Amino acid sequence: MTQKELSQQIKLKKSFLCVGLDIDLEKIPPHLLQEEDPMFAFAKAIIDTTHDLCVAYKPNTAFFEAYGVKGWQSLEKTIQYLNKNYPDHFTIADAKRGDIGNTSTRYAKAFFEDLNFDSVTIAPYMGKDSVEPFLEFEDKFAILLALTSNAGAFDFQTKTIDRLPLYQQVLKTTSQYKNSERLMYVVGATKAEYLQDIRKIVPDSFLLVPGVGAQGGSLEEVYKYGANDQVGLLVNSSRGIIYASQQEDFAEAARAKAMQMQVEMATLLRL
Ligand SMILES: O=c1ccn([C@@H]2O[C@H](COP(=O)(O)O)[C@@H](O)[C@H]2O)c(=O)[nH]1
Repeated sequence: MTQKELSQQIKLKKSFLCVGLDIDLEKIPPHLLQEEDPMFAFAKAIIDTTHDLCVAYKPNTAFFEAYGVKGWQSLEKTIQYLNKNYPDHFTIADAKRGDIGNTSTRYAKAFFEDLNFDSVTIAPYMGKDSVEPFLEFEDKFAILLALTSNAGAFDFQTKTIDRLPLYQQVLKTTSQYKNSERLMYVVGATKAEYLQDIRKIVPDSFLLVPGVGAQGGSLEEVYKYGANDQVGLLVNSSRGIIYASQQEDFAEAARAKAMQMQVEMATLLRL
């Protein structure tokens, strides 16, 4: 998918919602545990009931990897289901990868060629030669961790290096990488007040913003400080949507939560 197509979907659906698939077998409704593949059954039900309200899905690979081969197969089935049935949705493998060049190339092949995700999240810490292999794939995106939503973000990301906070160095430096038009950035909703400064450095880049819902970030503030003229935002909510109910009505409850966010987004988009 291209950035232009993603922006068109946002306008069409009046939504910049990304539904996070952080599927925890201890939290899904107990009746699903009788299914042959409970993780996929849960993912499918959530996707089928929320697809018209969101523009992106973000399976967090840790939740699948935790179950070994079976978990990876559930991830494979989930992305295949999305690509076959909902090809207009932007897909994000939240895997937070990045390594020396030849290893990054293997990660990129795994997520872009084998699994056919549109994007993968990357830790920028190892620098240019660890990121650029992900940028060699046409219409695929590397989403770099810039300023994360967790408290530990203040350990390193806001520390000053050469008169700039590290997260700003990440934005500036990576904007010069080869094929940098294939970069997007993660900025936590819990740090919405930083978005104005971030937009001065990367005015046109898409930002993936986790941290609304369960982590307490404000959608309104994210939009106010982070939107550009094409919107340029994907706001993620995982637990707040997918675990709205842990009973048999879980899919309808997830839809109601997703709709609440979409309605709020549509209102913001009209302002
Ligand atoms: O800075 C970051 C980067 C990634 N995440 C991920 O997003 C979701 C958030 O889940 P919620 O349940 O909506 O809190 C999860 O997969 C995180 O690993 C993040 O939260 N912050």
